[in-house]
Order: sequence, then C-alpha cells, then structure tokens
Amino acid sequence: MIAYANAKVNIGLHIIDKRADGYHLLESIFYPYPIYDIIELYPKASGKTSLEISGIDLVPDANNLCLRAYHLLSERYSLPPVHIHLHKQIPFGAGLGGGSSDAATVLNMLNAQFAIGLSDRELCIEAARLGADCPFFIVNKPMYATGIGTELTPVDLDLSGRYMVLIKPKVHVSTAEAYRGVSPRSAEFNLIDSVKLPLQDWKFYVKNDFEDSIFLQYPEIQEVKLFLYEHGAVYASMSGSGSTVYGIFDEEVLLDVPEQLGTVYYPKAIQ
Ligand SMILES: C[C@@](CO)(OP(=O)(O)O)[C@H](O)COP(=O)(O)OP(=O)(O)OC[C@H]1O[C@@H](n2ccc(N)nc2=O)[C@H](O)[C@@H]1O
Ligand SMILES: Nc1ncnc2c1ncn2[C@@H]1O[C@H](COP(=O)(O)OP(=O)(O)O)[C@@H](O)[C@H]1O
Repeated sequence: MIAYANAKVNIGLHIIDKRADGYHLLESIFYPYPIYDIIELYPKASGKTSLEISGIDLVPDANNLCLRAYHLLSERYSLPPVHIHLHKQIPFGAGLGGGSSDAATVLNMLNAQFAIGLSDRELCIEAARLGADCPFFIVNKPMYATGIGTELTPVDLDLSGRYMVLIKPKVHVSTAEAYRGVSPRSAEFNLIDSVKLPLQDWKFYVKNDFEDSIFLQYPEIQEVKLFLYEHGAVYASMSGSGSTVYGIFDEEVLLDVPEQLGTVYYPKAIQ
C-alpha cells in the first residue's frame, strides 16, 4: 500500500496561555499544503517491523513518528510486523508538520490494511498521542485549531484561486525550543474574522506569535519574509514555529531565490 502525506501551513497563530504541564493553548488555522512525503507499507511474514528512509537525510531511529504510529496501534490490535519505506520530501524542523503528517498517514494505512475499523474521530484520538499537530492530518481540510492544537473545527477558507510559495531557510527550528521562547498573550484580533478580510489586509491582522522571538534569534528568517513581500506576495508569514515562510500571490510566480536565503517549494500535484 502506498500513500502520500502532505504538509500544512499555519495561517495566523496566537499563543494564548500555558498549561501546568508546559503545553501551550493556541488558536491557528491549519491549511493543507501540496508537497508530499511518500509512504509504502506492507506486512512482513516474519521478523521485526522495519523502517527505511530515502530522500531528505533523516536517520531512521525508533523515535521516528512512522514507527511510533505503528507501535501505538500494534500494542492494542496485535498487528503483524510491517516494513515501512518513507520517501522524505517535506523538510523537517520547518513548521510544515511533516512528521505529524507521516504519523497520521501510517495510522490511516494500518487502519485500512488490517481492517481495524477505527473512525476518523477515533483515529484523531490516537493521533493526539503522537503530537499536537497530528489529528489535523487525519482530517486534512482547512481547520480552526484550538486547545493545544487538537480541537478542530472546519473553517470556511479557500485559497485555491491563489498561489502559495514556501521558502525553507537553511536553519531548522525545534518546536519545543520555539515554545520556550514565547510569552502567551491574549489575541489582538479575532482570527476567524481576520481571515474573512481581503487578503491584502491580512498583513495587519493575521499574525504568527512565534515570529517576534524567532526573528530575533534568526534574522535570516525575517529576511525571507521581506523577500517575499518585495517580490509581490500579498501576504507572507512564517508557518508554525518556523523556519519555513510562505508567501501568497495573486497569480503563479517563479521566484529567483538567492541560494543563501533557502530552498523554494512550489505547490505541486502528486506525481
Ligand atoms: C507549532 C506547531 C503549530 O502548528 O507546529 P510546528 O511548527 O511544530 O509544525 C504545533 O503547535 C506543534 O505541534 P507538534 O509538532 O505536533 O508538537 P508536539 O510534538 O506535540 O510537541 C512538541 C513540543 O512542543 C511544545 N508544545 C507543543 C504544542 C503545544 N500546543 N504547546 C507546546 O508547548 C511542547 O514542549 C512539546 O514537547
Ligand atoms: N517521519 C518523520 N519526519 C520528520 N521528522 C520526524 C519524523 N519522525 C520523527 N521526526 C522528528 O520530529 C522533528 C520535527 O519534525 P517535523 O514534524 O517534520 O517538523 P515541524 O515540527 O517543524 O513541523 C524532526 O526534527 C525529527 O527529529
């Protein structure tokens, strides 16, 4: 069985409070983005569950979210061993949720392959054990996320007529470290109302609270945002805890991105 795991971007992100266990309460819009990891999974007649990774350089250790997703379900449903081949294309430490997407995709694949019969709602509960971003990838439609990111409500936001480009600076940002650098505060503007405004007004109202502290630490990420505005983006923002910055354009663009700024990603259909 082969499946494609897409990325996400965060449209606005307010960090509202910090829980006693250290997790933060937030509001954000999670929006699917069409770049993909490719996952092949098949049952093995014998031996142990194994993971092989190609594409972007990521070492296949026991903490890989593909394996954690397998072990989560195999403990409860005594699944046979499987082999997983992850072809990694979504950059990590990028705010694109690639690891969470892989995990959600493996949960979906196991559920189908072994006819476990879990509903999407039940899969979301399992996914939340693997990461706060993970349930979103089970639903995989534009969602207004609250709580620690696991409470999801469909949101009426359609950017399909626009063109979104990503630039991933060379630096990786650790999510846990990024959360340690922010101070929660009540949101200045209501996010759901703000995204109903014309796109050219978003730059005044749709904010990612991680930007201030991350831009201070990594000015090269802010440079990417300025580059996107200078090259015609109607709206640009860092995604999640970074380091990727996306720009939304009125029409298709081909950007001449200086090598030192980072790697550019254009939306692409599954190949
Ligand atoms: C910031 C966001 C925005 O969508 O995405 P990324 O930038 O990572 O893609 C998410 O909140 C990331 O979610 P996810 O990457 O699944 O986080 P987890 O694995 O659950 O947690 C990693 C660490 O981040 C911190 N964390 C995570 C979520 C949250 N609401 N509050 C937190 O404080 C915790 O320190 C936790 O140990
Ligand atoms: N399948 C996976 N793909 C990417 N990263 C993974 C995976 N499994 C575990 N990780 C770990 O999770 C970290 C965060 O990866 P990822 O979720 O892609 O980025 P982000 O949190 O920036 O969206 C990586 O640095 C890596 O150590």
